[in-house]
Amino acid sequence: MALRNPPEPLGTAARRAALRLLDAVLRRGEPLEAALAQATRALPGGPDRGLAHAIAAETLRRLTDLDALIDSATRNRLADDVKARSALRVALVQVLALGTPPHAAIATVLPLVDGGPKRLVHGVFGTLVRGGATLPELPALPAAVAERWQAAWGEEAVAGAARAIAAPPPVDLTLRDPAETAGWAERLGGTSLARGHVRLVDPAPIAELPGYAEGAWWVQDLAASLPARLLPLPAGDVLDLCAAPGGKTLQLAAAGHRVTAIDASKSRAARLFENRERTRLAFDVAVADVLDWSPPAPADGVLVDAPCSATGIFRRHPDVLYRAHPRVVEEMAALQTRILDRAAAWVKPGGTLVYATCSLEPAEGEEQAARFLSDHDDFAVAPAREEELPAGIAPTAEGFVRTLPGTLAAAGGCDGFFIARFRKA
Ligand SMILES: C[S@@+](CC[C@H](N)C(=O)[O-])C[C@H]1O[C@@H](n2cnc3c(N)ncnc32)[C@H](O)[C@@H]1O
Repeated sequence: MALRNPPEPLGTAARRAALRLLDAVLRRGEPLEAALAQATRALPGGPDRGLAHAIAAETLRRLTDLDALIDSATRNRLADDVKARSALRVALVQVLALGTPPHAAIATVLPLVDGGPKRLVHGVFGTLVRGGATLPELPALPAAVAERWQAAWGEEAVAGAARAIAAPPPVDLTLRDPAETAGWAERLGGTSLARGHVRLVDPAPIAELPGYAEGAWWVQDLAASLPARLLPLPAGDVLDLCAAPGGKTLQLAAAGHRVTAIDASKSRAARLFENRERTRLAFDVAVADVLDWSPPAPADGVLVDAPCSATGIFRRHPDVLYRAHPRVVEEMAALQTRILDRAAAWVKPGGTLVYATCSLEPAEGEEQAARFLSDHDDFAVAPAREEELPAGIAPTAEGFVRTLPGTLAAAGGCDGFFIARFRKA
């Protein structure tokens, strides 16, 4: 009779998927959300997938501190990409941050290093847990990111980022009808930081909240709602060049603009169509690469919510902290230059161009805006005005909008964004 291996402890498959997710992010530079379907495809159901995602996301939030603990308990430093280190990260984060009992955490992780350094993993885990290891209250950022942000924004922003990683972010909604702000805030049990905005803390599942089915609002961070607010009224023709999934398109359409939304990604554009159907707002959609596409005529307003390193959304997507290498930032900034230079020609004389990124890298913000102005002398900054922004967010000396970790911290913070508004002569 053939000998069979004993069955794996229940829950091992979810930990294996978590390990795959970490590998996708840390070794292959893939976004965590994009890697999810492939890494969890062997899992039977939603709860297991949710667990794998939660373990991987929490590991990324705590990676620097977990690695410091592992290094403190190993004589020879484990290389960053060896399986033993990944397995230890996954076992430790469960005990130290997710409340999993130690025996369950290690029993479900050891099979992942089968045929490898099981004893080492078991030994290091045991030493740390028995020794009462804890994670610091405020997570440490990856050294390269901390250094970059310290140089660009100073110590307070780095400390603000650590505080932001430690607490789950609130959920922000943008309302289809800003005149109903007070009513929706009351109905949903939220607070409002700006007209057309409601903030919820730890809400029920989104699709179950009142107003979702009829498209009375959509989820969008407060900072992400600012670029569309800067396109001036009265309503005009607006091109939203990098539009999907459509948070800003919906805002522009709700404000009465005649919007054409363009996005190169078919799968992301599908979300534009879904959102259009749910909200019953009217706008045109073109699935096209704006580097090839051209509009039939110039527009009163053009919004470039450009593809970027996305480091400003690290609270909900901690993987960006490990994927936004300087090379990626450079490539994204170069793409933004190409998109902006094409967009400039599509603005009517007297029209408005808004450039925005959810990035905390000056190359994808202040430096790009300065470059644009020096290459396009028919454009000037149309400074953002204080009354166009929520209380607590002031325009910069140049008239731009820059939100940082620490902005609106007392109210739950917001994503990191850069926004510039230009007017064509
Ligand atoms: C920051 S996201 C846009 C978010 C969107 N504006 C919103 O508010 O929901 C950037 C978008 O640019 C799109 N994109 C990237 N390169 C593009 C290109 N060359 N042409 C058109 N769209 C592009 C991506 O598919 C992505 O959906």
